[in-house]
Amino acid sequence: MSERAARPAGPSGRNCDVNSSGDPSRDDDLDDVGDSGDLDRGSGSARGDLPGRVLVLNSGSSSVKYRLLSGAGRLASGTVERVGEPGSPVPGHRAALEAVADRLAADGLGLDSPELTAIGHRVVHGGTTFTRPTLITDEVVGGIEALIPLAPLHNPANLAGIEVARRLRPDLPQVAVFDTAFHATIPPAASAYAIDREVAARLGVRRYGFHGTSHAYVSRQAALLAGGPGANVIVLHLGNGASASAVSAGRCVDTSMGMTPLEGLVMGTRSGDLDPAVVLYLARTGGMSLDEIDALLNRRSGMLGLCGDNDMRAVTERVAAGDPDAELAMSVYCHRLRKYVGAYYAVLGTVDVIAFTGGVGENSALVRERALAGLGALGIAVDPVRNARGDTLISADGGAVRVAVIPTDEEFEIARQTLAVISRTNRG
Ligand SMILES: Nc1ncnc2c1ncn2[C@@H]1O[C@H](COP(=O)(O)OP(=O)(O)O)[C@@H](O)[C@H]1O
Ligand SMILES: CC(=O)OP(=O)(O)O
Ligand SMILES: [Mg+2]
Repeated sequence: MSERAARPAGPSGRNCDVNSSGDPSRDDDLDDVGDSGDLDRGSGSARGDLPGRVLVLNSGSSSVKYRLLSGAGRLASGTVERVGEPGSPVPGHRAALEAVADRLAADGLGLDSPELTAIGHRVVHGGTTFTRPTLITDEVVGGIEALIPLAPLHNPANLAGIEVARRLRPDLPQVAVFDTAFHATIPPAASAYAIDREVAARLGVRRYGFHGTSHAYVSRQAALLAGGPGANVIVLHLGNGASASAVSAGRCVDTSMGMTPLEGLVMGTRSGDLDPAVVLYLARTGGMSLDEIDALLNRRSGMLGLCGDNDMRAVTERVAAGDPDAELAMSVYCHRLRKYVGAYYAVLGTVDVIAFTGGVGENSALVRERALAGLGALGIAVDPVRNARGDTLISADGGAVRVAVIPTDEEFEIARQTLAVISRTNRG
């Protein structure tokens, strides 16, 4: 387990009218919840107070991240890694969640605390069933279980977190916040795949999109830079997983991940877009099983497949040293990003802000520079000094499009949406 110590809260945004839940009717309740501050990165500047104490649990396929938030600050946070991996002391997600509970209790912040208002859970796939954050009941658990075929790695881990937390605190309201929810506003032109309609409908084959809490949070912050919630924003969430989204006036209109988190941008270990016939070819001619192809595309592709490193820091060092494999990987990564920026410019018609976020987006000046190179005719230009310095605004003066670096905060967004559901429920 790592990163236990509480530290000051990061950046945040001002009050503004945003539908963070993805509900097309706009969820004004979310505006009841504190969300003020500024975009001054790393300053520890004041952030709007959350009106309660929330434990946020983010159970990934092989890790459990947690954060306890209260008022303006973070009381505790950490990660349990290598969950369920061979040789790991943590055999599964239930054990990991119990370790989190023990750790919080040892710090005097146990789940039995009467000060705890709620627990918020990241749930990756809500399908078309859940398009807004939802108070967890037995029926909701059943609904998340029913979606396991669409997210076989993620939803069972999320359910384990829900099960343990409900067992430890059956009296406490718990809320599921779905990665897919923010993308529920994407119109059919962008969400439908051009395959047989009956097959698609029967099996739920369509674009759902992921990283929704990050896209919601960052697009809202980005809109503040452009003067208001009506802004058109392209968000580039570049972490281990990576996705782009096009957001107009707080509503997502397109995103690069699809039915699963494999589509779209080049990622650390995932291929992103490729000709679907490659899968058929690998099976028929390459003699690979479906499980082998799944592992190839999800775990041994992307930057790792292209150059043998999935950590962007290592790739960057190799590029600087003139390594040709790393150079190819970096150029494929940035070329794909540039294509999506161009595509989403066309989807939105006009763009006010392009926002980089996630571990790569927030830290890699090289990726930001190369991804947006040559787009001057669209009014997109990065100032090299501001970019290298890591300013919040890195666009060159005079460009029509602001380019920004905005640290994401999925845990804060989950806490905010959790409290919004509780306040809505309490109001009846
Ligand atoms: N200074 C840096 N320069 C380039 N890449 C970085 C830097 N710091 C972190 N990264 C990259 O960020 C990625 C992880 O991003 P993160 O958003 O933390 O991932 P996750 O999707 O697991 O939440 C890794 O590829 C890592 O190499
Ligand atoms: C859904 C998804 O891709 O999440 P992550 O980036 O955490 O793997
Ligand atoms: Mg992440």
